[in-house]
Amino acid sequence: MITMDDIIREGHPTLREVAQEVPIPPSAEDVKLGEEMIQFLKNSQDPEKAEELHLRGGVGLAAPQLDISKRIIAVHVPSIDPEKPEAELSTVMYNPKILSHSVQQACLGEGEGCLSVDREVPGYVVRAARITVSYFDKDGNKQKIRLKNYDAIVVQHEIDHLNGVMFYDHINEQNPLHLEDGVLVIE
Ligand SMILES: CNC(=O)c1cccc(C)c1Nc1nc(N2CCN(c3ccccc3Cl)CC2)nc(N2CSC[C@H]2C(=O)NC)n1
Ligand code: NI
Repeated sequence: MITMDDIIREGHPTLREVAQEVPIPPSAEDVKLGEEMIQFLKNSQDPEKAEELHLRGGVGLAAPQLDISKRIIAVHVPSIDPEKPEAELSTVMYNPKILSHSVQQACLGEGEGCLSVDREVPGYVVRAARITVSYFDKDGNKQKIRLKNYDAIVVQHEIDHLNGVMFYDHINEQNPLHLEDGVLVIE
């Protein structure tokens, strides 16, 4: 089971590497890893489990954060509608690729956090508001999905990890809270 002890922190070189594509269909080992990554995210969002296992809450995780330099990400975004308990977006993406993105940009109003960064880094992380992503699922089927707003932000954050990019690389150093006109702020 993945815990915070398995997550490497900023300063570890693997976080700055470009991760390798994985063979498709994913190996049994890579399928198992994906399942463990999703389970970690679910546990991190469960108050009891998170307390018991000392987990920080997350909705996304990338294999390089486990010191595994492979192009695998897991996202588990809970639905905001309590009537619909199932997750809004819950999937493991093998070799994800952003095919296209909107000109429209967006950012999280509260800034971004990262399980590999044990500090608050204030500032807006401006990303594309909508993206089209292709990836392979655990069965080796090629998927193509369109994401917007929070889901799009999370997937861009995790794909950044596959390219050695950290969220704060995007923050305007001169004025972290500067926002260009037209950037959608997601609260
Ligand atoms: C510095 N200010 C902030 O961090 C920040 C501050 C306020 C609000 C937001 C919205 C912020 N920003 C931010 N909050 C999150 N969570 C909110 C809490 N949540 C969660 C926690 C516990 C149980 C269930 C859940 Cl659902 C888990 C997810 N996640 C991300 N990111 C950036 S994209 C990848 C994603 C990620 O999973 N990071 C670990 N950013
Ligand atoms: Ni991160």
